[in-house]
Amino acid sequence: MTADTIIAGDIRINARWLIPIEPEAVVLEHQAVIIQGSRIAAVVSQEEADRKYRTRETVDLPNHVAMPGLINMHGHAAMSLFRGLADDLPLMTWLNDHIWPAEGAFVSEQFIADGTQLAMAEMIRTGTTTFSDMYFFPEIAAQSAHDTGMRAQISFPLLDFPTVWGSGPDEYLSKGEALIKHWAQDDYVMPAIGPHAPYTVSDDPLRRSVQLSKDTGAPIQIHLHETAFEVQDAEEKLGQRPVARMSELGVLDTNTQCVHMTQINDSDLKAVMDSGAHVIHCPESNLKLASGFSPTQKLLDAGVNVAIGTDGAASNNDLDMFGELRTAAMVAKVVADDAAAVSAHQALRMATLNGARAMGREQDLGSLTAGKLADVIAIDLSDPFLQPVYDPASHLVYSNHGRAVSHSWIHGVPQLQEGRLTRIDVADLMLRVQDWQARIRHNKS
Ligand SMILES: CSC[C@H]1O[C@@H](n2cnc3c(O)ncnc32)[C@H](O)[C@@H]1O
Ligand SMILES: [Zn+2]
Repeated sequence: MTADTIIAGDIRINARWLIPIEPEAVVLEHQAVIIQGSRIAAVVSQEEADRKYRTRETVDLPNHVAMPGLINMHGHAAMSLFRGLADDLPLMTWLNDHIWPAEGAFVSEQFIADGTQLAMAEMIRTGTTTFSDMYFFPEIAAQSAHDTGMRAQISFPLLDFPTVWGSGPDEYLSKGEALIKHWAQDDYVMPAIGPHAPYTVSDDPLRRSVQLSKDTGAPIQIHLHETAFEVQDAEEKLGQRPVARMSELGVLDTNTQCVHMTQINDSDLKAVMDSGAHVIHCPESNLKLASGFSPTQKLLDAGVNVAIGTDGAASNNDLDMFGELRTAAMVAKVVADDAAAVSAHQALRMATLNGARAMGREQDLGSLTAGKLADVIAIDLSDPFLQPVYDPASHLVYSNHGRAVSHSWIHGVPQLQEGRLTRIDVADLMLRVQDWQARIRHNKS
């Protein structure tokens, strides 16, 4: 018998349980994840790791589950500074009477820098390693994500009317093109195109978005069929449902992420299915704004890729993806009238691999697989609220709330160690957040 060759690595994570997500929905025991640089070199039994690998550092996680970092596929990160500002309202009243006026008054480059950092602190603390953002001053959000070392899809906003970020479609598109060019090769930032919604973007800028997506490969993310009002209003004014209009304009495509989709008739389902577009399900925002329910299991059964997002903290009102998963799994059962709809393993897959697939990054992200980027989290199951343990996957979805996340590595770099953020100065951030709170509360910019 020949001795095993010893392979060098940077970090070895020894986990009591491990959920790789692929190739199958399993919980493995006593596994080791070997990280070399920014990538996963191997996922092997601890015995095999002892024989084959020598690493600079070993992290022992004896009561923990290791899994791929969560991918929050939709949000408006800096809106964390508007958390709790306007509650208990339906979407259009919330936007027209509260949020859009507040954005006009307060959103600036510094607001985006501070609000995005607040959002990243919450997301990393609760297990998210990649987030998708659609908000103003995307160049500032991109720089914040890059500087912190958090992975982010950053969509530039596109609307028919002027906002704090520009005068209209021409300016948004030219700034957006520059954003795509600047960040195209970055390790952390994935630029994208964010036409806000069918009711705020007319046909011409939508066509130009499609062309830009085809020219650059950047995905499109759009709010679509969020409420019954959106669909009825479009039918009355344009004689067409928004999904049919998006289909005609070429917006529905394999590189497009449709956010919300609470209103789906048979022809909508067929259009989404045939196009290969992805659906981003944000159940808590849909519940809070009373927008409706997306039929998750029906979409999955039809072969549609469904990923999960929190939406912004002003309509959720947190960015905890584990909480979102619990809601997604629970709501799916009622909507399908089937307790077997969206199992714990399916929910975990939606929040990881399906998110990676929606961004076209399945080769690199979304599972603990040798060769993929080392975005890894660990959840400590030793707290009373997670005991006893029969099935760790069940606990992650049905009992956990993000507060048990103890460790996170993004791109092989530690971001959370024993529950403490390593790359964000929380005390300093809190001072800036308190300053914003005072300014917003007293309504002065
Ligand atoms: C163009 S930047 C994003 C824009 O979207 C607003 N927004 C936040 N949440 C929602 C939602 O659920 N539906 C539609 N629009 C939303 C946000 O306030 C920005 O103005
Ligand atoms: Zn949104």
